[in-house]
Amino acid sequence: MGSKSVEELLETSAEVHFSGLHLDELEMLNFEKELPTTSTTEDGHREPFVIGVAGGSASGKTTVCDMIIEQLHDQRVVLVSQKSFYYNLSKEEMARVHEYNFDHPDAFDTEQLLSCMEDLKSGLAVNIPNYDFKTHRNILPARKVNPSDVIILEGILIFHDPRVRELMNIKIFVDTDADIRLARRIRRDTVDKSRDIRTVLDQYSKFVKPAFEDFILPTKKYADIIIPRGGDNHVAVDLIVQHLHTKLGQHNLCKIYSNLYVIQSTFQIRGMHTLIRDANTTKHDFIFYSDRLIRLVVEHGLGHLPFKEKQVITPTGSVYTGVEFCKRLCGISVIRSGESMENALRACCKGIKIGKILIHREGDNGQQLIYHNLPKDISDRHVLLLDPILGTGNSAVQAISLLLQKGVQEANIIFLNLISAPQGVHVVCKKFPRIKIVTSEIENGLNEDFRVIPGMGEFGDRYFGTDDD
Ligand SMILES: Nc1ncnc2c1ncn2[C@@H]1O[C@H](COP(=O)(O)OP(=O)(O)O)[C@@H](O)[C@H]1O
Ligand SMILES: Nc1ccn([C@@H]2O[C@H](COP(=O)(O)O)[C@@H](O)[C@H]2O)c(=O)n1
Ligand SMILES: [Mg+2]
Repeated sequence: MGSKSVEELLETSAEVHFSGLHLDELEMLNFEKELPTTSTTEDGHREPFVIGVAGGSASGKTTVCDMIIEQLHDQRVVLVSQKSFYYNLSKEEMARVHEYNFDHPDAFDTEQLLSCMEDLKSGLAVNIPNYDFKTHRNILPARKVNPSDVIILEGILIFHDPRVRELMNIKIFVDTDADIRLARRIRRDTVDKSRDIRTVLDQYSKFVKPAFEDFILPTKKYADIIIPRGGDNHVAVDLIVQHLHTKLGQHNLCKIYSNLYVIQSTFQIRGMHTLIRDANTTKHDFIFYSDRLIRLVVEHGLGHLPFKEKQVITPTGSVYTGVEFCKRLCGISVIRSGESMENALRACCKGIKIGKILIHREGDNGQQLIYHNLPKDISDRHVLLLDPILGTGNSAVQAISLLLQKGVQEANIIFLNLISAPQGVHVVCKKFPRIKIVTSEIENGLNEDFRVIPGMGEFGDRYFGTDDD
């Protein structure tokens, strides 16, 4: 407990510390690792996004979950607590309740928790047991929980069983000092649960503290994100919510169009987007980070090309069975911004043919003139269409229509861009359901001038330096 009294600790922990918060206080493990996203089941039902929140007793798990739920107000969110799945105590166990270890993994009915979570993930409503802390048994009625877009599963030991961890799309560990956790627990158990302080302290030293060290702390390594100081860490919670908003926003459009591929958001990718969207970013940095993002989009797009099995002999004389990608490829850039993507494509596909399309809006009647220079045999090729921004979708429709006129198969077109407005996605995906769109972020929308927002300004001007005064 150190030199602070329980009362002092309670005082300190109750303050909200706005000053001195730094982004680096949100510890992000596996920073480069792509957080897995949700998938569509065979019957076309989109699985909910599952967030796991673990941490010691009274670390602030419920508080952090409430903050996330409040900020995700536009989503259907359900909170499931591991505490609801405590086994009921038998009469014998009840008689010796002070010897019962509620902090051991075996205290939970993990099979029932798994079954409820699997049902919820498959879109079914479930009955969650209603656990009573006074009788240490479930009471009726159970809580009926309807399927939702997001499930938050919280509890001290939810990272302990690998099968439960597997259900989660993102894992958060709330990391609060032991003395603060003890102080909060004393207050909660004595005030809210009317337990006497001696019992609380006995339970803590006999079970809660050892179990934290033996079972809970070792699961911290599974977390994608560690939040120091729980609910006090508004910066961390805001960042997490921003990240979730991005993933869930994309999630919705991807629900509608199976030919839309948004590369999985990571904090690394969001960091690069933050830089290229910042109006104060220098031209040099704008080019550098755009190039990095473009390279990611291009690599991702190439992953959608057909391939066939190929065997090679390695220098050890062994056979390696791999794959060979389709060779009949070409890139088509939409002048001028699309030209910024050519280098990345050349760097990935040595000697690739690159053609160009110029789309020019003539007057305000929506008529567009198209000049083009395309490979003669384009109809036999897979086409990677390059344009960093998909806004209204008008230029994309013109460009794709021209490719189709030239005999390119719709299914052989992959449209690569950095950002896409939902309006453009709707237009292109509806009109050309067989092409694939690969993008790195979905925007909020278009403004009254049909510019993508939040956007990044005139991409071509910023990239080629023609916006200098
Ligand atoms: N940042 C905070 N400052 C002060 N009290 C807090 C803070 N976070 C949580 N608490 C209080 O501490 C207790 C435990 O928090 P809770 O979020 O329920 O933890 P957990 O769900 O991890 O057990 C609750 O009574 C809560 O009101
Ligand atoms: N009948 C029970 C069941 C559980 N506990 C304690 O609850 C703690 C977990 O809940 P948190 O909200 O703190 O995460 C756990 O540490 C158990 O000791 C209990 O006291 N009585
Ligand atoms: Mg709780």
